[in-house]
Amino acid sequence: MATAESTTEPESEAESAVETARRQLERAAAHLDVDEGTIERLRHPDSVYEVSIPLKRDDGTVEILTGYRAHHDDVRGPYKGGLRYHPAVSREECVALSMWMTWKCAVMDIPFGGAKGGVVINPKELSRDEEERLTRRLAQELRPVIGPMKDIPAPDMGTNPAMMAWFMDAYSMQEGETQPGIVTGKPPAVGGSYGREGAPGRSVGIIAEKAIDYYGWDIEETTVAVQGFGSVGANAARYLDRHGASVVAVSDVDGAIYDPDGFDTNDVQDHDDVPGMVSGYDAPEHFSNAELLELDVDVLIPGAIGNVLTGENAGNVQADMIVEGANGPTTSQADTIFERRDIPVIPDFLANAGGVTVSYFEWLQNTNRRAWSLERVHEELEKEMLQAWNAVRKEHEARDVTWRDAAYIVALQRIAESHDARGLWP
Ligand SMILES: NC(=O)C1=CN([C@@H]2O[C@H](COP(=O)(O)OP(=O)(O)OC[C@H]3O[C@@H](n4cnc5c(N)ncnc54)[C@H](OP(=O)(O)O)[C@@H]3O)[C@@H](O)[C@H]2O)C=CC1
Ligand SMILES: O=C(O)CCC(=O)C(=O)O
Repeated sequence: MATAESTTEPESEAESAVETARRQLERAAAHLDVDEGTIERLRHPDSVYEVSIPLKRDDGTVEILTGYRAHHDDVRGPYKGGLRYHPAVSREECVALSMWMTWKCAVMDIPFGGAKGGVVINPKELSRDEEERLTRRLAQELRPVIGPMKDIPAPDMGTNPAMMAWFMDAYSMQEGETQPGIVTGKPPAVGGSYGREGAPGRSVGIIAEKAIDYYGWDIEETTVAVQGFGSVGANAARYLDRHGASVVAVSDVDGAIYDPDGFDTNDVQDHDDVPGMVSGYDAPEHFSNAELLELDVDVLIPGAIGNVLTGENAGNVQADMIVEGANGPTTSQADTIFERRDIPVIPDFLANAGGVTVSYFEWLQNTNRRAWSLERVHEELEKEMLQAWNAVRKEHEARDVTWRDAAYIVALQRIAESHDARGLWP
């Protein structure tokens, strides 16, 4: 196990997601001979669209909500990225998340750029009808900036396949024809891909398994703690449980549960079954999310929100490896501490990229009007993840850099090459 540092980073300051994203980019760019102008351009989004969304509540009152869609870069293909419903959604956060989407699509070598959007709302306060009205209105408001060849949204935290179906329906009604390729993560009945819902967590599991293997550990002897038990966390935990690891801790927004013998992860209800059920599970021990992050386990998977591993707690983390399931869970201050402590951090935009990869499969299926079987999706996902892992591993070994820097190097080289080829700089 990693030994906790006696001191935490002295001058640790709160770091916003966009600061983290920019520091990561600058650090990785220093390893490459990429035109300064290209890097400067990539520090900023192409555009950010802000909308006011009138939501009629069930009691008849109207509330005006704020929504965003950030477009970071589309040099490699249409903008792609999820829609988040969460009270902490902000313009800046959407920009950072859209930057990570650009790297994610590039590291996977799929022909999309980076986008992300969201609405400032707590989805747990919405009835089903309110969710539907909000999502339909959002599709209408975003119409000028989205399209199946322009920007293709998908689910993220707080959104789900049912919402993607309403989004597709609302957009299609505006267009006057069914356009399944406008959004991914739909239910299979309306053109969604089998396996999309579980894909981000599945890829976290696949990459964690590769990393466990890389360090010569035995998965049967590996203990895992997972923060968040939604689309990413629950599917990652269940994958690793199926493959022999012992998942000793999981959490939801209200707290964590712990069993030193490992949970039967199928017995714990996830966020999609019923939000907030994890902390109510009958487990040997209950504690806070902050304590989960400092547990003595082999693999820690932060799989809920961003900015949870910071300069404040990175010195206390006892896990031997971190595999990022959430987007942006580690600040650059924490990264520096983990590097100094020799704790490998497998980055988000590689580990959780299964989501956008199966979204790409879904978009292809929509374009070709031909559905793939679940087996084919799993096979192709495994193949794509392996290719990306090998490309990143090669840079990690050849340049003796962190896993995050290695993943950035793979992504940036591809993006820079596309910028050069298109000659986008007048
Ligand atoms: N969905 C996707 O396709 C992808 C998502 N991601 C990223 O993964 C992360 C999780 O997304 P996703 O799994 O979709 O989200 P979900 O909404 O499906 O689940 C979120 C989970 O995190 C828990 N949670 C919420 N807030 C906190 C908190 N403050 N502390 C601890 N746990 C919390 C929720 O608990 P409760 O059940 O109590 O609400 C729930 O278990 C996000 O960073 C997202 O951007 C990355 C790639 C793809
Ligand atoms: O499936 C997609 O298009 C993107 C999902 C997403 O938002 C993410 O990977 O962070």
